Amino acid sequence: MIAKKIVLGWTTMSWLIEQEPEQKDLAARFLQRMDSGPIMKIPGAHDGMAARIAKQFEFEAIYLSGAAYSASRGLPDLGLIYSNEVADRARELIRSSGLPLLVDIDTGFGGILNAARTAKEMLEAKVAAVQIEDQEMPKKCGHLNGKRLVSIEEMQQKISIIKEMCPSLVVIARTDAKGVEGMESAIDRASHYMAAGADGIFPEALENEQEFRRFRAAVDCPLLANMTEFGKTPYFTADQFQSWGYNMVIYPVTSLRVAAKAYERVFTEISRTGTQVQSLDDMQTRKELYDTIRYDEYEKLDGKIAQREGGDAK
Ligand SMILES: C[C@](O)(C(=O)O)[C@H](CC(=O)O)C(=O)O
Repeated sequence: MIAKKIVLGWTTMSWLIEQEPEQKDLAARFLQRMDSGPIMKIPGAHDGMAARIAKQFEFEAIYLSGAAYSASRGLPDLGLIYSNEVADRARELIRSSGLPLLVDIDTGFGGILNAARTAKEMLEAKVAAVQIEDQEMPKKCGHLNGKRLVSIEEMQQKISIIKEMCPSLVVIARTDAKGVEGMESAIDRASHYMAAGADGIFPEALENEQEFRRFRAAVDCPLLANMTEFGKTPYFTADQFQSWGYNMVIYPVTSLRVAAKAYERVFTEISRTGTQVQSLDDMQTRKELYDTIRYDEYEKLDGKIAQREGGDAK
């Protein structure tokens, strides 16, 4: 009897302390925010800790970047990862934050059926929204040269199969056409992707204000801007994107880049001096770390279990 109570208690608690929303609720929140209100600032979170900190700072949604995910595994962003691996990381981010998550699913990791499989895995991981791009495999970072595109028809089929199989999954269709075929083609592709059921459009690698405004004037649906670092897009603020009519802005690789630079700094210090003391001010303290992951509450939970096992069922 006691054992049963404990099991029921666990099922109502997500990862392990907080109540985790359902996929449909997370997707509805994302959709509602991308359709209305001020621009949604969506930071990339490459791991569970980054996701928890994004939540502390009250971001309404987070982004799982293909580039950051790949780099976190020591790999380049060249389509070397698989859908199930990305779904596992996505699940970790949702469990640790309970936030709506937009996942970069690259090309859908292959052809049309692969895109369908990917979408199903994302749905099962409780992902709110996916971003799928119209590049050919092997894909490249959108801010590099030498990209190749799939046909409009193939991309439309990918979008429509995702919407058919996973209607509650929000789909942001990314077009890489601006850098390959030019602005008019990017606009044309966007209208075909919307016709296939995309909920929003991500025009990749626009290079100036005029291009952002031109795209907005021609495309009537929620739009996402990509404020990645060291790319083709100059540094604009969220307010600027908002004033040009954009609904969302992602900062896809920022968390990984700052973390990697911080490792570089402290590893240099340790290798040169044999101590990390000069870097202590740049670190989360033990308390800050434990507060972020709610360590105390896990201990309390553990205490309760120990008590119950000892015979106290309260
Ligand atoms: C958005 C992006 O696809 C990503 O993987 O995060 C990349 C970001 C980057 O490489 O800076 C992109 O192609 O823009």
